Formats: sequence, C-alpha cells, structure tokens
Amino acid sequence: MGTVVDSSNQGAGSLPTNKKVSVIFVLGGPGSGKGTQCANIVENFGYTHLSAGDLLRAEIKSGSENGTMISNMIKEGKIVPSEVTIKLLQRAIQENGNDKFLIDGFPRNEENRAAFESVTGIEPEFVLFFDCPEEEMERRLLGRNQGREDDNIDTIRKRFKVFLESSLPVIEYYNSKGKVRKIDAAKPVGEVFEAVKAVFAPAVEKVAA
Ligand SMILES: Nc1ncnc2c1ncn2[C@@H]1O[C@H](COP(=O)(O)OP(=O)(O)OP(=O)(O)O)[C@@H](O)[C@H]1O
Ligand SMILES: Nc1ccn([C@@H]2O[C@H](COP(=O)(O)O)[C@@H](O)[C@H]2O)c(=O)n1
Ligand SMILES: [Mg+2]
Repeated sequence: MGTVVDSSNQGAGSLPTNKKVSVIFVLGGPGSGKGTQCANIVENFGYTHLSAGDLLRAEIKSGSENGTMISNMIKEGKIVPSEVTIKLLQRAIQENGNDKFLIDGFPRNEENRAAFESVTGIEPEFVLFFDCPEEEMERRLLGRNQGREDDNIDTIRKRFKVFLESSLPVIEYYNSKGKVRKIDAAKPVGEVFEAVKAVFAPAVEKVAA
C-alpha cells in the first residue's frame, strides 16, 4: 500500500487528500497485450485500469496546454516528461473510489520510476511483465485498427527502440527486487489470461482465508 497526496485538494472538496492505494505496474512492449489483459483483470479481480497512454491521449483531446507537446512526443514514440504523466495518474487515482489500481504502460523509463516513487511514495505490489517477441507485437500493432497515430511502421520501430533502451531497464530494476511476474504473452489471449490468473489468484485466496 502507498499513499497518494493530492496537494491541489487540500482542505476542501469531496476528494480525500490522502488515499492509501495498492498498485500493480503492467509493463511490456508495444502491442504485447497490456490493455487486453488489463480488461480481463478488471472484470475478474476488481482492479481499476489506468493506462498512461490513454490518459495522455485524453489530455490531448481535452485541449490542454500540453496537448501539442504530448501529441508530438507520441507521434515520435518518445516518453513524455514524468511530471505531466504523474499528474494525470495522481488525478485519476484521487478521482476514483477504488483503492486497487493496474497502472498500464508506466513507468516507461528510469525518470518515470524515480519521480513516481518520490512524488507519491508508492511502491508497486508487483510488476506484471508481458513478454512478447517483436515480430508478434509488430503484427498485432499493424492489425489493431484503432486509428492510433503511432500504429504505423515508422513509429512502431521507434517505440520498440525506446522499449529496449529505456523501459526494459526498469523491468530489470524491479526484477532485481524480486517484484517481476513474467508472462509469456505470445500465446492466444485466453491462454495468456490463464497465466495472469495464476499470478492474481493466490493473493485473492489469501485475503479470503
Ligand atoms: N494474446 C494475443 N494474441 C493475439 N492478439 C492479441 C493478443 N493480445 C492482444 N492482442 C491484440 O493485439 C493488439 C494490441 O493489444 P493491446 O492494445 O492490448 O496491446 P498493448 O500492450 O496495450 O499495446 P500498446 O502498448 O500499444 O498500448 C490488439 O489489437 C489486441 O486485440
Ligand atoms: N509512461 C508513458 C506512457 C506512454 N507514453 C506515450 O504514449 C505512447 C503510447 O503509450 P501506450 O502505452 O498507449 O502504447 C508512448 O509511445 C509514449 O509516447 C509516455 O510518454 N509515457
Ligand atoms: Mg495499451
């Protein structure tokens, strides 16, 4: 458990200023199936899904002053400064009644990881890592058809490079702390979810016992 302090909400309003939350980071390369499996976990285990990428895309749509910068970074497959993404995550956590969150696609680099920890004081319960070969991820992204501006071959290659150079070291960091639960994400959706369930079920059984 960690505590999210909402400094923009001190002393007034209906949101709690300090909220204890349990967080699981959901990581893996672009197209590894993070969003797909988070939807299954939400349905079966009562977590709230927060996708950092979705929050950034919503921020662009909202007409925010950061919108153009975020949009340019996403088109280039680059990582948006932590300060921006962490504010969006903190707000989403504060505004949600749940206390259990899947944070999908974050932390994406060492700056994300260190800043989130120092700003929120939250350590993840564990990191769910969807491991998938690049050829399979590329095939999935090119077939996704959700109109994402970054699902084109040029940006996909840039995103793979960023994943290898900046995101994998974060997974290695958590692995050195014994926190990574690695899933073979190259299998069909149902089989991947069976492996995910095996990670979540023991925790639920312990609570029920
Ligand atoms: N195990 C799977 N087998 C085949 N296709 C899959 C599998 N999991 C997800 N997909 C499909 O692959 C595409 C990418 O999946 P998804 O959006 O869940 O990935 P993601 O990791 O969230 O990607 P991104 O990092 O780009 O947001 C989607 O079209 C999804 O339906
Ligand atoms: N922590 C993050 C997460 C995402 N981004 C940017 O959004 C793009 C799409 O992310 P998905 O998880 O939805 O694939 C990503 O390529 C980054 O440009 C980010 O900056 N920081
Ligand atoms: Mg996704």
